[in-house]
Amino acid sequence: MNSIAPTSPSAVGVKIPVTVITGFLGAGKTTLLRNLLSQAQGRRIAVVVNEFGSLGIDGETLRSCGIEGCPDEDIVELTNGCLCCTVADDFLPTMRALIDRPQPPEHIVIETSGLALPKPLLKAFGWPDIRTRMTVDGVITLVDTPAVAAGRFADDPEAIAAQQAADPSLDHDNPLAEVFEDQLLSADLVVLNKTDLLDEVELENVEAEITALLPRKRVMLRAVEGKLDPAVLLGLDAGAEDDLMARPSHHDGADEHEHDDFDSFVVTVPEQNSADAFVKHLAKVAVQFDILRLKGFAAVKGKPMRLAVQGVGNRMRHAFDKPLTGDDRTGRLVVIGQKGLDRQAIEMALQAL
Ligand SMILES: Nc1nc2c(ncn2[C@@H]2O[C@H](COP(=O)(O)OP(=O)(O)OP(=O)(O)O)[C@@H](O)[C@H]2O)c(=O)[nH]1
Repeated sequence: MNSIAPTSPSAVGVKIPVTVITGFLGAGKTTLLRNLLSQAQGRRIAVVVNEFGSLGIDGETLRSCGIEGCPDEDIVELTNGCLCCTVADDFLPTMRALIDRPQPPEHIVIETSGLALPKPLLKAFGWPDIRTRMTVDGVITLVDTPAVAAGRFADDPEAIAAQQAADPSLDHDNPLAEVFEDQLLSADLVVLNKTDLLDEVELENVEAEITALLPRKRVMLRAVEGKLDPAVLLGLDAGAEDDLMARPSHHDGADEHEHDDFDSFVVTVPEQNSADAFVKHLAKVAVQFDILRLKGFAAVKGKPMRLAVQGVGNRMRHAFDKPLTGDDRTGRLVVIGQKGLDRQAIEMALQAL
């Protein structure tokens, strides 16, 4: 039986623990969070969700989870861009509002967007009025283990050598590698997720690859659907805000960074004839255009429920998740990929069925 040690953050001098969940697009952050909330055992956990892409699907997924003791007002969505870029404008006011509630949460969990760099966020916990009232209990970095095994985040050594000849300060040719490593470098706990999709040898290879990337020894756990003991996830006791030097970033020393290596847009799709045919078509389009993440919903003829779709690379999952309301049977999909996605061609392809 899982148990979570009780704390009394409202007591004078006790800081509210904050857990940051990071990990690349589609690694399983929302899935882990849903599992965590379902085991909260009455503990008041507030969730701050930040998403790259404007549909707010993660917040909605969590809100509609139907988990007892998880009221909607405890799920706060920040959709105005990546947390790491909007720390002062969006994030700090949100955190202050949470802790100023008459009944502040006992624990706050932040799900960053899959493209966020955790370091600027961690720095925000050094702000004077925040650091006296909150502490970062830990940074959990989720890894899409099969994506690592497939070489999704690997650099091409020849391309790096060519780039470094022009600019010796460059250490990657692949923006995915940079984001992925920054997220790993901040971790207190690394969760190798989706282990159901790999065999033991492949898993051991990924473990070795990640161990080689980590600057110091880190706890690494394997998981399926992010199912782990909440006492572990919420009990890391790292005080990460006091330990920033040990969490190097590729952007250390830079005042700003941009997410201009990535593109995101929303495509509308008409009502579909068949759920299976639609999902197969989505997987094909995702491969054809190298789409990293595809998620949203569509209406299917004769079905009162909407079809929710989740794609990571060419892996798609779908389910009829909730009733469609009103007469509008237009579907919406968020498309995320590396810069240079051919928006028009992708729109045409997604609408072609
Ligand atoms: N096979 C398998 N699929 C998983 C596992 N965990 C999550 N998924 C699926 O992976 C897809 C992405 O999961 P999410 O939890 O939405 O990932 P995320 O990291 O929140 O995604 P973004 O917020 O878009 O970055 C969904 O279809 C999940 O059902 C797992 O352990 N095994």
